[in-house]
Amino acid sequence: MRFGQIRAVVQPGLRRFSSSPPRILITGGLGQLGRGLAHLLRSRYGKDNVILSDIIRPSDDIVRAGPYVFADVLDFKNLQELVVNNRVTWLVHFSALLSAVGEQNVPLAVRVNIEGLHNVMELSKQYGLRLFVPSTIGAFGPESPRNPTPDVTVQRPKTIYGVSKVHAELLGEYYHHRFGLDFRCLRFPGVISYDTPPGGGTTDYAVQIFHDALRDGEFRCYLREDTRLPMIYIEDCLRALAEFMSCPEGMLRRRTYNITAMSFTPEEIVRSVRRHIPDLTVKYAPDHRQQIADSWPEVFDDSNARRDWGWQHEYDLDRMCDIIIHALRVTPEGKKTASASSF
Ligand SMILES: NC(=O)c1ccc[n+]([C@@H]2O[C@H](COP(=O)([O-])OP(=O)(O)OC[C@H]3O[C@@H](n4cnc5c(N)ncnc54)[C@H](O)[C@@H]3O)[C@@H](O)[C@H]2O)c1
Ligand SMILES: C[C@@H](O)[C@H](N)C(=O)O
Repeated sequence: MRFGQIRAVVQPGLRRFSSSPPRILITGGLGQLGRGLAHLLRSRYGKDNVILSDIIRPSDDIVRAGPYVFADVLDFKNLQELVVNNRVTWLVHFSALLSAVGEQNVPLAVRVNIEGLHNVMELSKQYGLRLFVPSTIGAFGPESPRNPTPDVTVQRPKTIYGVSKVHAELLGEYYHHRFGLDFRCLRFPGVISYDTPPGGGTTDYAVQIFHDALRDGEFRCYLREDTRLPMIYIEDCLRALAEFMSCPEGMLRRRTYNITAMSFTPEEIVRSVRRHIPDLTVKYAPDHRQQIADSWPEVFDDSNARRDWGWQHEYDLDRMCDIIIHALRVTPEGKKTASASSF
């Protein structure tokens, strides 16, 4: 039997009903990306059709905004109950330890990023769910071409985060091939937002700079000034996810795509921020994250996503800086979130 034939095997009675809106569960939903995604998907599919979950106690705002449940991705039975009781049809799996925090606690990163992934993969197969798992520029390593980095090339990452993401890509593609699982994966660059603190990545300096510049007029950067990394504004990132998830199968020529919007260095974002805060002073003090950044792509080749399903970014560096600085200046909430965060 050819592999193509095996793909057709999906358990009868478990297929999605394409005429009704999807019922979506987001794991790890209280991190940097989850709340914004819930907001976007609720505006498209209805408030009650998007269930946010995490292991963190939610704020009143989160509870008011729509359904929120406790879900530990290490607890398979609880995940089964959630999927069955809520008639879930799509799963967006955000739970993870990011690159820098993963290196501080490798056993926990293995559990959350790899065992957790096994659970959602098996769950999605069992119940015929469409599964989205984000990957990252961190799925590449020093042996990969760095400028540009194509979709298919050498992947030998040097962090547990990167290793777990390569594992996720390969396992998802295998489940698609072997069991017909509708697995979809985008490799995101560093995501930049201002109202939700990031979870401990290597690219987070590009979030922190806005808060420090506005609050103190000073910024201490843990990467060298010439460290070029691919980046994306959160609005583009979440829109890409929503578009990719709703894309007809026939448009997809692969299950894992690179996407990006821009590539810049600390020196270049400082220049852009100084258009608004000319007196900003900056000190460069590279730490352990420099080694991680030096092993990652500088420029991401996302031409396949642009060709196959029409991916287009809207925000470049200056436009993104203009929006974030304006928003933080006029929204006390943004400043409150920033000062409460520990990066
Ligand atoms: N933010 C970025 O720049 C970026 C870039 C590329 C890929 N990604 C990927 O996107 C996803 C979301 O990223 P993020 O920035 O929101 O991450 P984050 O670190 O901000 O949030 C991760 C969430 O996972 C939760 N979590 C941890 N252990 C859990 C468990 N056992 N069960 C359930 N939840 C658990 C945490 O409580 C946290 O809210 C991750 O998979 C990440 O790898 C993010
Ligand atoms: C790039 C991405 O995966 C995350 N922001 C990190 O730096 O770990």
